[in-house]
Amino acid sequence: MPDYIIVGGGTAGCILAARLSEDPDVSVVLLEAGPPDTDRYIHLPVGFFKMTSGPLIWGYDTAPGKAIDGRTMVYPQARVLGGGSSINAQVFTRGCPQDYDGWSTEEGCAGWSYAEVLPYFIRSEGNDTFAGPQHGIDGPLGVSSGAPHPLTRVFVKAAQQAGLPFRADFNDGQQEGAGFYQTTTRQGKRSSTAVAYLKPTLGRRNLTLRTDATVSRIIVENGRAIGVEIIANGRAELLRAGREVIVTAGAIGSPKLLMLSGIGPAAHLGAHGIKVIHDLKNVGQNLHDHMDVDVVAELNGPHGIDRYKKKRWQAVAGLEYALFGKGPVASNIVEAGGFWWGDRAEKTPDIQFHFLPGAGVEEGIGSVPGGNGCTLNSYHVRPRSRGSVTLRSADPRDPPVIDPNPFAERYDLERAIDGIEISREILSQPAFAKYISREHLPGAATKGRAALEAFARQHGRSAYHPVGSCRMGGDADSVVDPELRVRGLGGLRVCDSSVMPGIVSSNTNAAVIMIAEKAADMIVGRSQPPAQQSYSSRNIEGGGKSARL
Ligand SMILES: Cc1cc2nc3c(=O)[nH]c(=O)nc-3n(C[C@H](O)[C@H](O)[C@H](O)COP(=O)(O)OP(=O)(O)OC[C@H]3O[C@@H](n4cnc5c(N)ncnc54)[C@H](O)[C@@H]3O)c2cc1C
Repeated sequence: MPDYIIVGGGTAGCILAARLSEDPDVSVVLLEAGPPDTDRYIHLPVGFFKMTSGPLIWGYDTAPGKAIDGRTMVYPQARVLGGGSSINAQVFTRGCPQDYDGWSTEEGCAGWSYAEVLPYFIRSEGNDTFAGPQHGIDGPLGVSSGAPHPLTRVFVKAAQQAGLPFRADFNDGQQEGAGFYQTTTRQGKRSSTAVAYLKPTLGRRNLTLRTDATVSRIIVENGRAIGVEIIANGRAELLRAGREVIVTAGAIGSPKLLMLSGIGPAAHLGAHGIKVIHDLKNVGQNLHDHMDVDVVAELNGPHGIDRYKKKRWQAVAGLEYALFGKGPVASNIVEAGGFWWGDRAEKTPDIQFHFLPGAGVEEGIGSVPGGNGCTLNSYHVRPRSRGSVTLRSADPRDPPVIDPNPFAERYDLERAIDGIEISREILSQPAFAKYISREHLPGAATKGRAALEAFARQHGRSAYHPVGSCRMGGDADSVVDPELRVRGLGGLRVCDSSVMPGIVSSNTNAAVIMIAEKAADMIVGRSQPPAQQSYSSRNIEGGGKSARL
């Protein structure tokens, strides 16, 4: 019998398996519903564009959203070893210190202030560029600065012309400005947590990895999780854990599994004929996500990566990568972006931008009529709207009902409009003048905030960052306590994106990595590293020179 069963071999699960099995006297089983990460596109940074559809995701759609004209949205979530870290866009950002300080002071999550979690960010990071008190250079996770596409460089210049200062490092405690993103890559290859953490440990005799193994239920006896039921090769199987069951099935998978196991809101479970083991009303609540809105411009020539849609150019790029490990194949496409204010009353920037030197890269976004385009998308980083994950039925094979409830709060919609206006401002700067022929989306005819609001409602889409559905908190109503233990049960923790009480002000993977690193210490009872007070909370005051900024 293993000591620990980890359910879900995604970003967090691979880290926990690697860290917990460092002790040879402890045995660990990692269970992943999806296949091994053998698809070659996973490992090519550019392969991201193929990942938002296809066989390595769960194929979810959201429930119709009231504030998005009743639309459903495709909702790509990974179903493969490495989870999101195997299919994501590899943009490496931590959020801002104030996010974690808020968890600590406002949500009662003792031990989660930025000073206390910074040592875990540093422990994880093997940065190829930045060192010093904010960064790690020896950690397992490859973090690299890229060789940006020429059009990406144009974006960074245009953003400065629009009034955003250049920012070299988005992870040094301050975010405002525009610059080049670092990515979770190492020497031109994706650095997923499966590659960075798990693979080097798979020879350990105390660690067992099982892929294509879906956990259908956590088994609870006398108030304690004692094991799981697995469905593998069409057969059900019971597996017992000596110490703990650790759930890392992600912001959709974790609440689903708890509820299927009878842990969740009693009335909802009862409605599906599930025996209530533990009434925990907030399981599946508090789901939230970033809501992207894309501004797409048409280029007057093949200045971006759209030229690689042609076979001839693909062959050139393939050869460059094969010979030198460089070029467009080694790029995550989303090479630059920035952070700026929509609401000036906010202490830290509240809008994040991603620039893509192409159009129609991700699932659900069309390309431009002329064939060559570029995309500047933005989202409000601290949405106030809250939704839920609930069960469709008691059958583990059924997808849950996912309702991020985007734009339910008017405030979020206003920030989406701000994001579009700032994106337009950047794309209309002199640096872009010789490349852009016209705005494709929303299109020049879409003028004024009311028209942009309609556009955001019709075109807003998930930025693939669901969090919060098994909320951590100091209060009795939270799903997990600050040690990530499921309230009211023994031997059971949730340690993934679902525990974030509030989403971080950026992409989410780095924060999940930190959560898993910290969870590993908490699970084995290792003392937490000393808090590290090494960022400045200075906020700059605007400084933009254009009318909008
Ligand atoms: C398309 C996409 C692009 C993204 N881009 C970025 C980016 O550029 N930068 C960034 O920082 N973040 C990005 N993210 C977000 C980031 O990757 C996620 O926040 C992170 O991966 C979440 O980690 P997790 O461990 O909580 O869940 P996941 O990594 O999703 O892992 C959950 C795992 O559990 C498995 N599982 C679920 N249910 C079961 C079950 N019942 N039994 C067994 N296994 C189960 C799943 O198959 C999955 O592998 C992106 C995400 C996506 C999907």
